[in-house]
Amino acid sequence: MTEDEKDLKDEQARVTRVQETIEKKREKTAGMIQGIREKVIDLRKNFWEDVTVNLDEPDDVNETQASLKQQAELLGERERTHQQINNEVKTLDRLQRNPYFGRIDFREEGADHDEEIYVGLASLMDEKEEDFLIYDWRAPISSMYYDFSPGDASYETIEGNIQGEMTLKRQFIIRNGKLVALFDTGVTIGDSLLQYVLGGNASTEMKSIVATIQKEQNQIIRNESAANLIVQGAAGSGKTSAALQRVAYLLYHYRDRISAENIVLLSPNPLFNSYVSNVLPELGEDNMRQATFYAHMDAQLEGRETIETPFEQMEYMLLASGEEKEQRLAGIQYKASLDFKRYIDDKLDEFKRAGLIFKDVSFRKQRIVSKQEIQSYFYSLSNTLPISNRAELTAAWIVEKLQLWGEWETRKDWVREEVELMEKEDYVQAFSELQKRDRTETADFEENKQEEEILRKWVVERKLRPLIKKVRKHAFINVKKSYLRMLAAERRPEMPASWAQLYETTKQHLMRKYMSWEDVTPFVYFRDKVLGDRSDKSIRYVLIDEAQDYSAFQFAYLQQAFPNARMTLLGDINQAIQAHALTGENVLSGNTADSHRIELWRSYRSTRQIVDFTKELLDHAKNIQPFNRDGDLPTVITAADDKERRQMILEKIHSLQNAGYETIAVIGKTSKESKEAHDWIKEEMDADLITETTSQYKKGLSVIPAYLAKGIEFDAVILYDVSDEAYGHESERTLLYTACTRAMHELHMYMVGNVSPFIEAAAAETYSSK
Ligand SMILES: Nc1ncnc2c1ncn2[C@@H]1O[C@H](COP(=O)(O)OP(=O)(O)OP(=O)(O)O)[C@@H](O)[C@H]1O
Repeated sequence: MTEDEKDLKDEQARVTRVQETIEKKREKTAGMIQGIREKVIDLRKNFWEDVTVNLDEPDDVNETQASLKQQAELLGERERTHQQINNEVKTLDRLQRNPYFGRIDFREEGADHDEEIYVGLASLMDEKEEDFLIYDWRAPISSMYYDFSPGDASYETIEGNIQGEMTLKRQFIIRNGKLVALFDTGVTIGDSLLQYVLGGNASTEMKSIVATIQKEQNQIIRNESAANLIVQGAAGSGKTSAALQRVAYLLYHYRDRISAENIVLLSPNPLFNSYVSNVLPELGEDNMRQATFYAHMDAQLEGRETIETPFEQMEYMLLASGEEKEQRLAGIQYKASLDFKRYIDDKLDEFKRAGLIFKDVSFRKQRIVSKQEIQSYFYSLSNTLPISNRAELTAAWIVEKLQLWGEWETRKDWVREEVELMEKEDYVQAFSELQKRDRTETADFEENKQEEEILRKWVVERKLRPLIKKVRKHAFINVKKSYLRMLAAERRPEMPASWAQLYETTKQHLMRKYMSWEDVTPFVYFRDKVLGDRSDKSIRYVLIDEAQDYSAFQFAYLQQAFPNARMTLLGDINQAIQAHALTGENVLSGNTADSHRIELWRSYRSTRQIVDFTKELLDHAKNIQPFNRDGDLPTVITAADDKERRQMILEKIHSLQNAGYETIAVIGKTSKESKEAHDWIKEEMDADLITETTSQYKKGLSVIPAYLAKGIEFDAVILYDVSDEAYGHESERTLLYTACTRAMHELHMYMVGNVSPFIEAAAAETYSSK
C-alpha cells in the first residue's frame, strides 16, 4: 500500500468513526426532542388548567397575573429549548452528509505533540464531551487553515496570540459520508480543491465557499475592527461570497450579542436577493435582513410617491441622447454629490431661522390652525433647538388647540346627528372605551342627560384622532414645498448650468407625486432632518454589495439611517454603471480615517482566457489575475446582417446546450434590446426574459439586460450586440465589462457593423474573431 493509499484508508476510517458518533448523538437528541415536543404540546393544551384564575378581589387579580406570567415563562422556556435542540439536530444532519473539509496538524510552541484539527461547518465533541472531533470553521483555531501553509503559524484568541508550527494541511472532498478525495496542500490553500470546485457548472443559487476561502478573503470575513470595511475587488473575486461568509462569521462570533435581525445586506436587485438566499441556511444560520436600496427608500416614503427605479433611470440614460440627456446627467451627478448634501445642510441651517413652509391644520374643511399661526409659533421657539425638536413642540401646541377646539365642537349639530345615527356596535365600543378610561364617567353613563354629552365627546374624539396622529407626525410641515424652496434658495457655482430647468422638472414631478431616482435620497434625507430622526438603531452591521453604484450622498445617508452599524462596502469600480458613479467621488476610495481597505485581484469565476480578455476591456486592470483554469478563447463574431446574426446565435445556443451547460445567458445592453431578442428567441426555443421585477431565475436559457445580470453568473454568456453603436461611449465601457465577466466557462459576442472600440483595443491574442 502506498503512503497515499494508507492516508486515504486512515482518513476514511476516521470519517466513519465520526459519522458513528454523529449518528449516536443524533439518536440521543432525537429522543430528547420528542420528550420536549410532547411537553410543549401538553403545556399549550393545558395552559389554563395550571393557572389559578380568580378576579374577585384586587389581591386575587394580582395572584392570577403572577400565575399567568409564570405559566407563560415556563412555556417560553420549553419552546426555546425545543428550538435549540431542533437546531442541534439540523446541524448533526448537515455534519452527517459532510462532516469536515479540512485538517491541520499544529504543534503549539512548547508542546510535545501535534494536535489534529479537523475543520467543518460546525463544532462537534466526542461522546464524552471532552475533545473536539470537528472545529467550526469560524473558531479562532480554524483561522490557521485559511491563513497559513505548512510552516510557522499562529492564531488569535481572547488570551492573546498563539504561535507554533503547522506540520500538515489537508483538504477533503466527502460526499454522503464517503471520502472521495484528499489533497495535501502546500503554498496556497487548496488549489486542487479550488480547481475541482470551480470546474463545475454555475448554479442558480450561490454556493458557500467555506472549504476554500482564500487568505485575503478571510481578512474580510474576520475583520472586527474597522468601522468602514471597504473591499475593492475585480469581477468574480469573491466579494459577495466573502460578504455572506462574513455574516455567518459575525453571527457566530457575536452570538450572545447579535442575531440575523441586526444585520442588513443591501443588494443590487431582487434577482440577486434570491440568488444568495441559500448560502446562510446552508451554513446553519438564519438569513440576515436583505433589501435593495430602492426597496429601502420606497419603504421610507411609505408608498406615498411613485418613485423611479434606478433601472428606469439607467434605461433612460442608455437610450436617450442630446441636450436633455446631458442636462439630466449633470443634475444626477450633482444631486449624488457631497456638495449637494452640504448645500442642503446649509439651507437646513437657514431654515432654523426662517424659510420652512407649513400647512393649515383643518378639520371637516374648516381651518383650525392656520399655516401663518403655525409658522409664527414655530419660529418663536428658540432657534438653538433642532428643527425636529421644534416640530415636536409645535405638534404638542397644535394638539392642545385641537383638543380645546374639540370640546367646543361637541355642541355642533353634526355631532348630535352622528350620535343619533350611532350603530349599536359603536355604542358598545364607546361604552367599553370609556369604562376603561374612567370608572366614574361610566357610572354616570346610565343617566340619559350625561350619556349624550359623553357620546358627543366620544364622537368628536374619534373623528379627531387621525388628525391628531398626523399632527404628531409633523404633517403640518409642507416638506415638498420646503424641499423645493430649498432647491431654489441659492445659485452656487458648482450647480449644473441648467439648475433652473432641473428645478422646474423636479417641481412638476413632486406635484404629480412622482420622484425621479436622483431626488429620492436627497428628499428623504431632507425630510428626516425636518420631521425627525427615523434611523434604525437596532442594526449593527450593514453590508453593501455592488457598492460602486452608490453615490457619496447615498452612502452618507445610509450612515445616518443606521447610526449604530459598522459598514462593509464591497464593489468594483470597473463595474460602476450608474450615471452618478461616473464622477470623481467614489465610496470605494475609502479615504476616511475609520476605513480599512482591502483589494482583491484574483478572479475565480471565469476561465483564464475570459479573464485575460475582459481585463483588456479596462484601462487600469494590470493587477487582475485569473485563477488557473483553462477554457476556450472568447469569440467575437461579425454577421453580415441581423438575420444571419440571429441564426448564428441560435446555433450557438444549441451547441452550448449540447455541451451540457446548464445556465446560458443572452445578455442585452438594455431591457429594450433584451426584450427584442427574447421575442425572436422564444419562437425557436424555451427562454426566460429577466426583468427588474424577476425575483428568481431558473436553469436553462435566460435573456437579461446587462445591468440586471450584476452579481450573478452563468456557465456561458452570449452578448447580442457588441458593435460600436451599443458600446461606443466611454460611459458604456464598464457595462460591457460587467456583461462579459458574468461568464464562467464560455463567452461569445456577436455584432453587425463595426466592433466596439473597447474590444478593438484589446490584444488580438485574447480572443478569436470571425
Ligand atoms: N474562495 C473561493 N472558493 C471557491 N469559489 C470561490 C471562491 N471565491 C469566489 N468563488 C467563486 O467565484 C465566483 C464569483 O464569486 P462572487 O460572485 O462572490 O464574486 P464577486 O466579486 O462578488 O463578483 P462580481 O463583482 O462579478 O459580482 C462564485 O462562483 C464563487 O463561488
